[in-house]
Amino acid sequence: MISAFTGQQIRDAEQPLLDSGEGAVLMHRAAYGLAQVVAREVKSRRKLAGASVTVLAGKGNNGGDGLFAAAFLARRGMRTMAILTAGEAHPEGLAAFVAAGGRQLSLEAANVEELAVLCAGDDVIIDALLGTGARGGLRGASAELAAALQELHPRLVVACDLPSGLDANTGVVHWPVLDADVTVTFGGVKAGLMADPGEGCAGRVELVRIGIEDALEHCRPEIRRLASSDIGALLPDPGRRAHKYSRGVLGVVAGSPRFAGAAVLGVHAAALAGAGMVRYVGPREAAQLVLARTPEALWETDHPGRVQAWLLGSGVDGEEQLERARNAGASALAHELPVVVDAGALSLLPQRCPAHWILTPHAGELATLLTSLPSAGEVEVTRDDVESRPLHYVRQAAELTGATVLLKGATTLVSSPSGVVFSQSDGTAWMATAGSGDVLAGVLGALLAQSTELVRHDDGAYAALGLDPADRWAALAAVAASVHGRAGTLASADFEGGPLTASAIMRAVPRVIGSLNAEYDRTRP
Ligand SMILES: NC(=O)C1=CN([C@@H]2O[C@H](COP(=O)(O)OP(=O)(O)OC[C@H]3O[C@@H](n4cnc5c(N)ncnc54)[C@H](O)[C@@H]3O)[C@@H](O)[C@H]2O)[C@@H](O)CC1
Ligand SMILES: Nc1ncnc2c1ncn2[C@@H]1O[C@H](COP(=O)(O)OP(=O)(O)O)[C@@H](O)[C@H]1O
Ligand SMILES: [K+]
Repeated sequence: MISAFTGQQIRDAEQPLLDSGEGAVLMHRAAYGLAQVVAREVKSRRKLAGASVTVLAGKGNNGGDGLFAAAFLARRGMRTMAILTAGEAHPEGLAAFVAAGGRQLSLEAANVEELAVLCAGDDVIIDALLGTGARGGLRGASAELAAALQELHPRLVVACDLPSGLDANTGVVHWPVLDADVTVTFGGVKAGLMADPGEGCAGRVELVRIGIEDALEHCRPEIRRLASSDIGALLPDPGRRAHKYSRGVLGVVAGSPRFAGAAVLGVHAAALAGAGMVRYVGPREAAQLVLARTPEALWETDHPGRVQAWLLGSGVDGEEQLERARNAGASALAHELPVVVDAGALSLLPQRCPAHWILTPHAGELATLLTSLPSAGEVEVTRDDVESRPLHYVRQAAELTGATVLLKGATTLVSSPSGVVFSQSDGTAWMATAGSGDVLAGVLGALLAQSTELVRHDDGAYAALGLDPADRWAALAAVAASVHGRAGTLASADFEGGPLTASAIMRAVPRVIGSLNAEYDRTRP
């Protein structure tokens, strides 16, 4: 699992070392790690000696890291320039940079365009304007420089600790920000690098150890990300004596005469993700299509047989089907069954949901949900609001509803009602296609049906994550998001990285589960 921390948690972990006079050592390690990554990136493109690098240096320690890193790179034969943006610079960093032969220029309102053009053609730009000490975003000439460079599409941008202008705690972005190809972050991953829109500006994130990692191990992460080994451990294992009922039966109230495809995709995805059986509850027209695609499913009209979990809402439209979803929800509440609440069923929530109800809105649906919640205080929340502050709103929705909330997007965030957050970003932008969310709902439903007992009572893989039982549903939702994202990436790779349909994502699900299981079997302790 990758853990991400707030800026304050990182500073607290650094403090004892700063108090004992080791600040310079920390900075040296950070700068050396940054220089190593920059050198590796440049060398993968051309010869290092003679390559050009410009460091954009603010006045704080982030600028100091950048200047020390540039000094290392100068000694390895790179042509180095520093643009000092604040009229002053980290004194020791600047001294080291100058001693290594670096050239310095000062940014002023009058020379923004000129300096932007001067460095845009460099082999690499290091963004060391602002780090965890930032209050708000870039201002004045620094902001203009970042905006101008963004327009000029530099060859390679490496962000020092985090892209400047990004909030380290939340991923909120104060525009303009210079998008990074790689972010080299120090000591611990900043939470803002694992939530959009911040993650979208950060490129690939590389962690450099500086000696505070043991201290961070005792902190509760702000955000967690499951790695393939965690997912392998959490995926349900049928066991040799399994039969279809022990595997888990999923009931599905999805689709409608108007949106029959949602039922077809949800049911088939659930079958492919390993549900022992799927009971489809819905109108005849939709059921005929469901059974044509998934003859393994059962069609039940209004009194479905026993299930271990429900999937409600994808493509549900019209009073008749809404009523079936309402009834299934009431039965799930009475029997304490876990439920995936998607799309049309998001308007059917009880006063207070249990944590084993997992809501799966996209940003627009979350905005509608929050606007309609009386407990949110009658404020209108827009899709833009959610997209600008997804971490805030996913937590708020989980807290106010009591449910686990999975907010879909390029980075998918899952929050438990207690505020434990998972972030998965395993997909490709080709997954933004109609029906993709229906497939996710089917995968999650199948995992719920198979894992209910395990999540409630497990002393193994879930407990090993150190989560309270109510937070384990969020981990399971993160597993589903990751499997779905990996399936999209794998399916797209089959087409040389080309576009996808929801059906193609779905077909890759068994291969993803198979390979995660195989990897886990090979590497398990
Ligand atoms: N504390 C340490 O010893 C270490 C810190 N490290 C680096 O230090 C960074 C944090 O350094 P600092 O605390 O100096 O903070 P920053 O380097 O982020 O910058 C803070 C400085 O910029 C000014 N500032 C804040 N917001 C601004 C804005 N919106 N526009 C313009 N100026 C603004 C502040 O007045 C302050 O002088 C980390 O991100 C990391 O790169 C690393 O070297 C590792 C060790
Ligand atoms: N840019 C993106 N990159 C990766 N995955 C994405 C991106 N945009 C959307 N997705 C994923 O695609 C799915 C879209 O779901 P949704 O919006 O509900 O679509 P639909 O309602 O058509 O099924 C979600 O799982 C989401 O996380
Ligand atoms: K930075």
